[in-house]
Amino acid sequence: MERCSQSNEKNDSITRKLIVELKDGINYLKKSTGIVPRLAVLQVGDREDSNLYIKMKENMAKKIGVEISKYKFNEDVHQRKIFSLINSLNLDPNIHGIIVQLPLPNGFSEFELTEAIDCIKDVDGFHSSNLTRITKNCVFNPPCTPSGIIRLLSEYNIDLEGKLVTIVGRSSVVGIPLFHMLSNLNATVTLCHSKTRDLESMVKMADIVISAVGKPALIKGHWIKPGAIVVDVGISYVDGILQNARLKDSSKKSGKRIVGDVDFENALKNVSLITPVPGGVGNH
Ligand SMILES: NC(=O)C1=CN([C@@H]2O[C@H](COP(=O)(O)OP(=O)(O)OC[C@H]3O[C@@H](n4cnc5c(N)ncnc54)[C@H](OP(=O)(O)O)[C@@H]3O)[C@@H](O)[C@H]2O)C=CC1
Ligand SMILES: Nc1nc(=O)c2c([nH]1)NC[C@@H]1CN(c3ccc(C(=O)N[C@@H](CCC(=O)O)C(=O)O)cc3)C=[N+]21
Repeated sequence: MERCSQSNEKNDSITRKLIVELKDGINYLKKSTGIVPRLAVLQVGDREDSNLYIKMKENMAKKIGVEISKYKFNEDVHQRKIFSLINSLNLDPNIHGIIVQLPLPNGFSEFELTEAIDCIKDVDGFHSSNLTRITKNCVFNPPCTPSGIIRLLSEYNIDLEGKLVTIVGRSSVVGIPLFHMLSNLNATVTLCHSKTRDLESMVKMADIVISAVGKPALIKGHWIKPGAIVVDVGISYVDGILQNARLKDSSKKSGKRIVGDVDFENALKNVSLITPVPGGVGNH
């Protein structure tokens, strides 16, 4: 996070610290038990963004010592075949985590497929029993993006107790689990979505704004309360000249620019801290 658009050293040091933490933990697991953690990643179709996110997972897995098994299906595969793969991965003692990369092509049921994953191996935390467990504060695997956001806030020593948090976006990947996780940490949370009547007021009252929508400049800079903290989770690819040195090679190739949901330059005038896009929430 940053106060201005220059230095991002603290973010990079948090990333490095997390990598060391994970690598050490995995090394210890390997030495003490002989277990080599292995993640199965299932993909249906060939979306460019999914390919990129899977590549990022592979890169991070390599860095921390996790093995990955990839399973890629054509869009014309029968859903039955994916169910049977999930069933065998559930039973395979050498597979410790399973991810079905979302979104799925039309005709596939996101709910049924993520529900088929053994909830202990559900590293994304999308299984309904994991979502229910979140509400009771005893989840097996907290979902990755909400956990990352909470960890990021805690690395900046931001106390959540009693804070007014406005979340924009109510997907089961980000908004809904985050709503419960922040409530469990004693924040007062407002969850907004596309039918929210007065988004501006909901954002204006917040001590912390977290936006996960995927619409550029949805959150106007002047909506941000002076001194508020902004976490911009949204990712949109827009045409444009590359102005930002932090942009990744993947975006350079396609000639696209990645932007968040928040009007960053104007928000900077009001925020005490804000996450940039790219380089904020997500992979590094
Ligand atoms: N940086 C990271 O690590 C990650 C980034 N992302 C990014 O976050 C964004 C959201 O992802 P995801 O949660 O999967 O998206 P979804 O499309 O599943 O959900 C989008 C949410 O935004 C709401 N919404 C849409 N339009 C508006 C509007 N005008 N005002 C208020 N709310 C609105 C929708 O409301 P409704 O429910 O009413 O339809 C919905 O709840 C995407 O850009 C995605 O790429 C996602 C995961 C990780
Ligand atoms: N089963 C499943 N699990 C997921 O976790 C999942 C998913 N499906 N479907 C799609 C969303 C989206 N998502 C992102 C993760 C990292 C970045 C990220 O790190 N972005 C970089 C930019 C990457 C780039 O160069 O384009 C950044 O913000 O710096 C973005 C998006 C995970 N998702």
